Amino acid sequence: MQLEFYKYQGTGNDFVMIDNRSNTFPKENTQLVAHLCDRRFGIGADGLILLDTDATSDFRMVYYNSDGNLSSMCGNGGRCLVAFAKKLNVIQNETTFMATDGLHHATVGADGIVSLQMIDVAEIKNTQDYSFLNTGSPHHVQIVEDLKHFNVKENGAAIRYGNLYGQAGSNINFVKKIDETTFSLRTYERGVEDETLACGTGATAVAIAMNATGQTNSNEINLNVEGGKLAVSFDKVNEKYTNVFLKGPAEFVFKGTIEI
Ligand SMILES: N[C@@H](CCC[C@H](N)C(=O)O)C(=O)O
Repeated sequence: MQLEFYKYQGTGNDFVMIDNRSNTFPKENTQLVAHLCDRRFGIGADGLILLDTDATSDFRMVYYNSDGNLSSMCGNGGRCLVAFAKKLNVIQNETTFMATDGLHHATVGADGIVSLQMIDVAEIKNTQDYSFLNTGSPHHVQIVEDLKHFNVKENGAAIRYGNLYGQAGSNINFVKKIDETTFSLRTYERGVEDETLACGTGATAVAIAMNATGQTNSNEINLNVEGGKLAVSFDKVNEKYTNVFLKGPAEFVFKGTIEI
């Protein structure tokens, strides 16, 4: 059988996109999803996303990590899915769609920049060494001195599989402050089990954690990721973060078919 797919990337976080409004994709086939995401034997991507129909919103996002397993929210994937929905004429420049963590509002600017509303964040664990919070996916946030030369894969895996996060694990972000409103980050992603070029829920977690720990007083934060630049803004009322928006490019790369 021939499967039609579209490839998208958001600051280098890349995804196989499938229009599944006909509900024909074999959703339980973990091996197939892992194969499609394989960079040598398949199409290659950090994750695969189905655009499904939804009864109460414009569409539903179904997200798999590259290991083939369904997972929690993907910020860059969500932004890319909005661009994909626009390409398919499912939406115009504004949408509300359903994901695993609930409804998301998003807009597409004239420049193609996608701004995606993320979940509110009220609970943040702050320790001397790190912060932990859930921005739709779980994130460990830790400041390191020499981010450029830091071994993200080795150190990220050690924390992800260490005592802190048990069976569920976590995504692990390493951060360096550049100035009052700018931070650089590199992320080890759970389910990819490697460093990716960007992580949207990770960038969101870093922005909020840096504000919560007093590294910045700003509510508009620029994030340098390995694959480009993202921006996160929010309101903070009584230690709760609301109106959280993740903003950045979401680009179509190519379209094709693959025999499955
Ligand atoms: N790349 C994503 C994060 C995807 C989810 C993560 N790998 C997990 O399983 O927790 C993003 O842009 O947010």
